[in-house]
Amino acid sequence: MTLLEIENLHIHLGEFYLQGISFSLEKGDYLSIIGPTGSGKTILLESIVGFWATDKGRIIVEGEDLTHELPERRRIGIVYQDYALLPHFTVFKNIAYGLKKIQKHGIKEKIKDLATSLNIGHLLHRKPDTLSGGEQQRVALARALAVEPRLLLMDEPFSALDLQTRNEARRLLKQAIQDRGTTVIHITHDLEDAWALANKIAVIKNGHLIQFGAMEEIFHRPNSQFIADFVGVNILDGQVIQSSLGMSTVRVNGFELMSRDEAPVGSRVKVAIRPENIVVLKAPPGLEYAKNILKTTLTQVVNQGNTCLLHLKSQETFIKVLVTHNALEMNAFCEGNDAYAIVRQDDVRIIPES
Ligand SMILES: Nc1ncnc2c1ncn2[C@@H]1O[C@H](COP(=O)(O)OP(=O)(O)OP(=O)(O)O)[C@@H](O)[C@H]1O
Repeated sequence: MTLLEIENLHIHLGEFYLQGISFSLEKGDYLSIIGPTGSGKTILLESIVGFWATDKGRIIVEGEDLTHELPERRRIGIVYQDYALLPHFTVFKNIAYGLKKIQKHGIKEKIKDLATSLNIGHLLHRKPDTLSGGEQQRVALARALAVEPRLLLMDEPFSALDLQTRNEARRLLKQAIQDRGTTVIHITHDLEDAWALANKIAVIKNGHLIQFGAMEEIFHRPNSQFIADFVGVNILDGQVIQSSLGMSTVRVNGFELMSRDEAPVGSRVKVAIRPENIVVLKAPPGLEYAKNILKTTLTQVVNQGNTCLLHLKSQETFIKVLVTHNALEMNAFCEGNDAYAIVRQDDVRIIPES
C-alpha cells in the first residue's frame, strides 16, 4: 500500500529552491535521505511535516492530500538532531506531551510499555538534563512514537551519539519501528545508518532529488559520478565464520576480515570499510601487520585533486582506497602493480543483513 506520495514539490526559501521533488513510499518503507550539507534535506523533511508552505506540488499521505493541512493534523512525527525535549518536564511528561491531546485513557500504561521497549522505563521520573545523550535520544523517539504517527521523520537523530550508543540506538529503533510497521524517513550523514536501517535511499543535491531507489541500486549502480563519489564507502558481502570475545571473522570472496563488531556465526552480513581507512603498500607488509591484509592488483588511479582514488581488485572483490599524492609517490605505484591493502579491525564495520 502506498503511504506517501510527493508529487513535483517546489519550495522557495530566500535564495534556496527545492525543485521538482517526486517519490513515493510504501507502508513500512525506511527511506534514508543523504546529500551534501545545505542541499535541502531538512527543508524537504520540514515541508512534509508541514512547517513550510509549498509553491507547487502535492504531499499525499494514505491517499489524503495534506499539502495545505496544518502540521498538528498531519499525524506525522519528527525527531530532531538536538531532540528538542522540554527541559522542565519529566521524561514521562515529555513522552505524554503530544499523546494527551489525542488520547484520554490508558496513557500511563502506553507510555510505560513504550519506555520499556526503548529501555528507558527506569527513567520516567527524571528530567532531560540528567540523562545521557543516548537516553535523551530514546526519549525523543518515544515521544514521537507515542502518538502512533503514520510517518516518522528523523533529522540526524544519532549524530550526537558515540559509536557504541549509536549501535544500541539503531537496534532499539529498528525493533520499535518493525513492531509498529512505521514508515520512516531518516536524514543521515552516516552511510552505516542507511545500511543498517533503510531499504530505500534518496540523494539530494542543490535542491534536486538526483537519485531515488533501493539501497543496493544506489550503492552498486549510482547514476552519476557525484553519487558514486558521495557513497564511496566499500561494501562487501560476507559470512561470519567466527565470533567470540568482541571479535568476529568474516569470509568475503575467499579472504578473511577480522572486525571488532560482533555478529552471529553463520549470518550473512555486509562489511563496510571507508576508502580513507585502508593503508596500501606495494610490497608485502612486515610482521607488524598480521591481520586483514588483502593481496590485490591496482587497476586504476583516479586523480581527485588533493587526493587519489585507487581502484583495487582481488578475484571478484573491488575495493576503493583514498590516498594522498605523497603516499602514491612514496610507493611508486602504477596501474597493474600488486597492492597490499591493510585495514585495522576497528575500521571493518559489520552491518547485519536487514
Ligand atoms: N528559513 C530559511 N530561509 C532561507 N533559507 C533557508 C532557510 N532554512 C534553510 N535555508 C537554506 O536552505 C538550504 C538548505 O537547507 P537545509 O537545512 O535543508 O540543508 P540540509 O541538506 O539539511 O543541510 P545539512 O546537511 O547541513 O543539515 C541552505 O542553503 C540553507 O541555508
